[in-house]
Amino acid sequence: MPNAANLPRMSASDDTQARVIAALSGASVRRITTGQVILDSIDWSVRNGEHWALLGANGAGKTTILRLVGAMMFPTTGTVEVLGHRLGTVDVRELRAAIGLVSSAQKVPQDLPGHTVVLTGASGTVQPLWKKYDDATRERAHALLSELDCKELADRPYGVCSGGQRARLLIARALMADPSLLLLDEPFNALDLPSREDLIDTMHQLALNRPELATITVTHHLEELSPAIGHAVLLREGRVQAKGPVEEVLTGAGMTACFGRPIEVTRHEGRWLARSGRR
Ligand SMILES: Nc1ncnc2c1ncn2[C@@H]1O[C@H](COP(=O)(O)OP(=O)(O)OP(=O)(O)O)[C@@H](O)[C@H]1O
Repeated sequence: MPNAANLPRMSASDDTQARVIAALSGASVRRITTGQVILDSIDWSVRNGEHWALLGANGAGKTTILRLVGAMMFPTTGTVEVLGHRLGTVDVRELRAAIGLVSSAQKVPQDLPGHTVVLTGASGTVQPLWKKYDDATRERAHALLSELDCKELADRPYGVCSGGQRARLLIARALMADPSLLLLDEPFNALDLPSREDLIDTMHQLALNRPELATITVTHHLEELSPAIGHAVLLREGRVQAKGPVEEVLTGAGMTACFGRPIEVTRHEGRWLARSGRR
């Protein structure tokens, strides 16, 4: 199974540093051809056990940040460190294998049964590599299907699974590598209300069961944040507008400044509601 411990570590000389899972320092991304600034000098760090929401208007740069943290691209300037390794000094394929990624853009063969989809997380491949999966690995995939509350999907082809079921399979798949960091790009996209609520409950439970796991969730809707989300980043036009504990960041004033129109924010029993008036 892939393991970030196989990679040479560049830092983590004391306990404080060791708790940093991802750190961006002055990280900018520019398009070489047009010079368009996609991300502008981002400073941000994520520690173990923290659950972050990444919010901002369409095109603000959320997915690009996730791609940097997921070691899928490099910053044009500045630095990105993930799991103690600086991008550009390490084999990104090994690093990627130690990061859980859940995105609807992932390619998954439609005919693969749920259990096999989860197994492919152990090899980090699109197609199953059967020789790589021993009995313990197969059993682990079953255990993750149970943890994600979708045991009944073990034999169901991915192509016939609903959006909510696919999200659960992709999260279970991402957890096969036992990552310290789980990245979720709009995991609630296109889910109906009951499926969304059930998945929010599952994410909350996951956070409780795995106190060391750090997560970053890209979303458009405050209503999708589980009570486990304790931190948020607001992005606007490639810049960090605000970041920190949700109580400080997810305010009406903060959201209004981020989205450029009046937004009221309320919170009830750990869940959020945002309402926007006219400009
Ligand atoms: N490969 C690329 N080539 C050209 N432009 C890109 C590329 N990737 C991102 N961009 C541009 O960078 C900006 C940020 O894109 P990104 O996908 O990170 O935003 P986002 O906040 O995730 O948006 P959305 O909410 O619509 O998914 C956009 O203007 C986008 O068009």
